[in-house]
Amino acid sequence: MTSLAAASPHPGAAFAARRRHRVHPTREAISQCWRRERSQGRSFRSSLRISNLPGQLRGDVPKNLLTPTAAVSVEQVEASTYLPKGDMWSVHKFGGTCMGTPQRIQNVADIVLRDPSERKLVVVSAMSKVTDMMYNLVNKAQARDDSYIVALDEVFEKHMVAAKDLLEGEDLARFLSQMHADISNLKAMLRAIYIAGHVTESFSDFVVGHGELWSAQMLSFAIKQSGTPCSWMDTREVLVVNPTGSNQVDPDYLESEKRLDKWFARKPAETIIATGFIASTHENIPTTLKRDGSDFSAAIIGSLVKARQVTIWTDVDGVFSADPRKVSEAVILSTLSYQEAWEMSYFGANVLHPRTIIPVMKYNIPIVIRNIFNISAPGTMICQQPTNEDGDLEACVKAFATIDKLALVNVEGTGMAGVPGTANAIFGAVKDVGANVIMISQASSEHSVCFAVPEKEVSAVSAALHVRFREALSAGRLSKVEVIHNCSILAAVGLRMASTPGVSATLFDALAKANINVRAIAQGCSEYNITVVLKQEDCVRALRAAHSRFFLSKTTLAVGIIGPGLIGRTLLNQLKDQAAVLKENMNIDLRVMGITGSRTMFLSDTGVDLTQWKELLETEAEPANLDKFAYHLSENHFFPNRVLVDCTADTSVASHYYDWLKKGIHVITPNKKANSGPLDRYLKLRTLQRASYTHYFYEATVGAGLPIISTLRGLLETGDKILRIEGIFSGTLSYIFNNFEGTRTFSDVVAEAKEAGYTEPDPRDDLSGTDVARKVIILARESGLRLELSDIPVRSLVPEELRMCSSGNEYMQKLPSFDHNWASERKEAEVAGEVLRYVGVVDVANKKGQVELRRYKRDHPFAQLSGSDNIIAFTTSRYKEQPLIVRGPGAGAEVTAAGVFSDILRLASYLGAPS
Ligand SMILES: NC(=O)C1=CN([C@@H]2O[C@H](COP(=O)(O)OP(=O)(O)OC[C@H]3O[C@@H](n4cnc5c(N)ncnc54)[C@H](O)[C@@H]3O)[C@@H](O)[C@H]2O)C=CC1
Ligand SMILES: N[C@@H](CC=O)C(=O)O
Ligand code: NA
Repeated sequence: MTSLAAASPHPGAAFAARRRHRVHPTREAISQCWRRERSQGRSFRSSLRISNLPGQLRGDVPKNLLTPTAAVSVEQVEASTYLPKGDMWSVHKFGGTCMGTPQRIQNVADIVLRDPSERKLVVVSAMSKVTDMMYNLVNKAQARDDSYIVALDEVFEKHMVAAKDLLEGEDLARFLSQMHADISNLKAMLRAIYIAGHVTESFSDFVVGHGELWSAQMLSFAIKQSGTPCSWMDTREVLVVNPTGSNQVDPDYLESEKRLDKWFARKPAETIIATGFIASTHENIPTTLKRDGSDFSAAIIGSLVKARQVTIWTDVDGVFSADPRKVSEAVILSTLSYQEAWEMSYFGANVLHPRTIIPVMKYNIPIVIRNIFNISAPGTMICQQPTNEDGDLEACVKAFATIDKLALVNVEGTGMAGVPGTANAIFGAVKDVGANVIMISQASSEHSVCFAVPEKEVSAVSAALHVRFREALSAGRLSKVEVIHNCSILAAVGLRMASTPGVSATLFDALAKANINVRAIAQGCSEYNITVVLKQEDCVRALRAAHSRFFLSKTTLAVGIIGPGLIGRTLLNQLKDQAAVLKENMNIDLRVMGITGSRTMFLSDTGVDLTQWKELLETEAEPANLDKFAYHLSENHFFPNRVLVDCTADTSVASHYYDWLKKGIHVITPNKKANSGPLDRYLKLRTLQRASYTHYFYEATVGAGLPIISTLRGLLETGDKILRIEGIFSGTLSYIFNNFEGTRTFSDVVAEAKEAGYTEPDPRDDLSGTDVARKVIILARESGLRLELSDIPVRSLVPEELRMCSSGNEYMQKLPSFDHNWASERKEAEVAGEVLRYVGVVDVANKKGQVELRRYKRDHPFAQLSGSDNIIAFTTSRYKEQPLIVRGPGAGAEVTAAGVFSDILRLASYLGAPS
């Protein structure tokens, strides 16, 4: 953690800068509030009095404010005669961590001193851990454990050491003497508790509240030591609350305002240090504001003085768009509306307690959450939302929150529809067991009601429902009371989700694409939040998918690369070179989480360092295991979207696609085996993929990086009718026949094609025509034909004698002995003014395909190619006279890897990255 001093040597400058940024909206918000107050005839008058003070009196000593000004009649002054109010007040609250050590208390003093506001009211918690120490004293005394005496000494010691470090001279002496007096009172009280073996709430509150009394005094003395007048306020004299049941109190604002006014009459001050957490009842019995009490104190006091701002100092930079432990890309929100803040806090985000927001919200007083350890961070301002005209979805959803350890209860049956009182009976039973209903959903058919309760309460709820509905269940009017365990809630929060179409569609789309099943949904008419219930194990992934989808963070895609051969390694290098650009310009974060070859694999939890993937695969690899590889990718909850990229030519790898897609893992490949394999398997794969939100892209299987599959899809999807697809589909064979012109032998040219990376791992796949036949099959099936590879007649260019070679290398070695055959076939064509070209045809009209070596006249487009060019002509209903032609290099490492890469980016774009 950065210390305050290290974070900013000039906190005052940061403050001034902050003021410059904030002063306009803040004042504007307050004057808006005043206008509204005036129009509603509410307690505007006292504020008016202050705001109308002559300029020279503003910032003057408080006694100038103590007499009602001539401009205001006595009736107008109401109760608030002495209490100065309005936007000269800046309220700060410093929690226990901020007050943890003498150095930190000094930092707090410095921050207060540098706040240029005319009046400052600072609410402090006890020094960190002191509240727990105080409760411990009470518990020990009540348990008749006399070690409370030693524990009380420790409390004294802690404060004494801090005070000695922080204060000196008269101030130190006064503080210690007050503490001595307090400690002897506490001793007496704890002794009484010890004897009684019992403690009342007010006794306990009295004891515990001393932590705040001491921290407030210490800070007050520390500020005074710097020469600035400062008073401290025991808020038990001022804040009056009514207990309203277990662990809840309601402030009595009118009474508190009167008491505050009296306090000011006695102690006018410009800088006041007030105790957080503690208050009194009407009968002046000490009490506390319960959980998050100091924040509440600051909010109540802020509303009493109509502060221009309440700043809550803590140890985080502000409110995050999602729990940063689950979404590392979560961002600090610069603003939140009051409603958004309380929605977030309800859903367990580390924001203010909703009751803290209510007092300040009434007067449109902004609350700013800031980090005392990073004062250069502007923090999060919670205020009435400034209207934003952009209308973008991103701004509609401000943040996401989750609640775990829930169970869903589903009450179902035909006897519920149209029967008044069913909901009452269900929730009456839930109330009877004291369970907390977190969310409710009922379809309008009324056949089922489902609701979420904490997992630990569900068995009682289920039992109570079975008892309550025993009769209805046995008569069949209710079919079941079902409990679904291990659920979580994901909530999207944002004020402007209201009336913005597309928000829920985008949310559900993001969840669907991450293969996450939604069990129940709720959205109130306020539309401040959309709540979905899902399996707890999916929750982090869902959160991350939704978060990135609303552009709150990057679209993160976990990538697994199978087969780091020629294409695989070229792709890895392209990914390495382009990763930063994609992150920066396109908001896409591609993480290679693993690389597997046929023997070894390397797995990473955060992403492989692509500058050294080869070394890692050699030195830190483990034995290859494809199931483990896929599991590694899918079990990483930090990456909602995952894709396996198959860069092998292996049939067995291709046979896994179905399972992977089923698990929600997207698949991208240049491997032709799945799409040209057995028809029934292919159809099963495509059916599954079409029915799911999981993508399967394979552009590079035909024409490498050329847009062949996408062109065909475009024609089909726009309603064109494919008649015939004809072309040169093999980069290898194109290269061979483009270059076999009598100057080199046939086997030399084949070796060149292999060397250039155009051939399949075994070049016989190309020379046999099988590779072209596979491409013909892929396009034929894409066009709707149900053909098997064996349905395609193929003219093989592999001599009979070489078909049985045990390897591609052996074939290459023996090939030269057949060169003479090729020389004569080429010569024959040349004499006729023709060239040899190896072509594939998809004859859609006649439902067949064909692969053959043909002769073309020298002026035919197929004769004009060079290098590894493919040329593919689509003859369709719309492109009948002149076919649509795609031409260009159709093989080679760079273009093929780029084709695969662009499929990955297409996937990212489908998943929500900007296109
Ligand atoms: N070379 C080209 O121009 C084009 C190639 N393709 C296709 O790209 C794919 C890859 O081709 P190349 O990189 O040239 O082949 P390659 O032989 O250089 O690389 C394949 C890699 O996959 C690995 N491998 C094989 N079986 C495996 C398994 N079961 N598990 C894990 N790894 C395994 C091999 O060890 C090798 O590292 C092939 O399907 C090919 O048809 C597609 C279009 C163009
Ligand atoms: N070996 C193939 C590579 C592309 O699929 C070819 O030569 O076309
Ligand atoms: Na292609």
